[in-house]
Amino acid sequence: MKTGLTLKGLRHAYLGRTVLDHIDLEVPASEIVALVGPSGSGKSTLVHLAADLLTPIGGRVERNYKRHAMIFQEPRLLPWATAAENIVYPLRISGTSRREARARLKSVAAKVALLPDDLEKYPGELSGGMRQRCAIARALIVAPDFIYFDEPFTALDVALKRRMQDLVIAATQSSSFGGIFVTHDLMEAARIAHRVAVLDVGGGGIVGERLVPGTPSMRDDAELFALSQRWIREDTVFRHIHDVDERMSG
Ligand SMILES: Nc1ncnc2c1ncn2[C@@H]1O[C@H](COP(=O)(O)OP(=O)(O)OP(=O)(O)O)[C@@H](O)[C@H]1O
Repeated sequence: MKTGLTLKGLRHAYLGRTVLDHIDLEVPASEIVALVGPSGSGKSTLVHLAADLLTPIGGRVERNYKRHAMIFQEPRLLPWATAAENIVYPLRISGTSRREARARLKSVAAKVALLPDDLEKYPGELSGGMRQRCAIARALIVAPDFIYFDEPFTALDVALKRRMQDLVIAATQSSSFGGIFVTHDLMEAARIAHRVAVLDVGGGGIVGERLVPGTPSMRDDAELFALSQRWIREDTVFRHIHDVDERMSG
């Protein structure tokens, strides 16, 4: 299987404090790997290193894809520009013609179910979910073959979160891109990803990976729930996530 991204012995530290060490991870070109781990284990840092937003202090990042996009927890839209202008912004920077930009806008807006009326609104006039749809459309419009998702739906309510997950699952199927999906939510990880990689705290590296059976669009909710429960209760790879969660909630 073709590899989209390879991380080899990746290491990073902030102000001399090691956050990531011994990170070895391969993401196949058309697979989504969910990255889970306790708060502060370095998930965002790993994504920033992989996406070339940060330079690692050790190890290697091999990108075998053509073009990546990122979707963050906050939509990061320009407040003075309409939804449509925000979505086509990456194309304007790259000098794509207006005609081509309009055609692509139409196609991605349909993918994330944004109506023409919504596209004329400013971010301040849109709901949180609509704003996140714009962020997804802005990522998809560059036709990426790899996407970094950094907890994109954490701030959304349960129903909306589910709709957004379905959007990503559908987009993955129709465009077949690979990516890393950072999340705290094991059920979300199991729903969206082909594989789940678990990050240790304090530079312990990736402690394990688990394949999620079946294809993302075909999975049954009851089975996903059972699987995520099994992971958290019985699988030692996930144990430290549980411990930290218990400490935080206790
Ligand atoms: N720019 C920075 N300068 C100094 N320390 C940082 C910086 N960015 C992150 N850190 C620290 O590095 C560690 C890892 O942070 P990171 O955001 O990568 O973890 P995370 O697993 O994504 O956390 P969360 O799940 O809470 O979002 C944390 O202890 C954080 O405080």
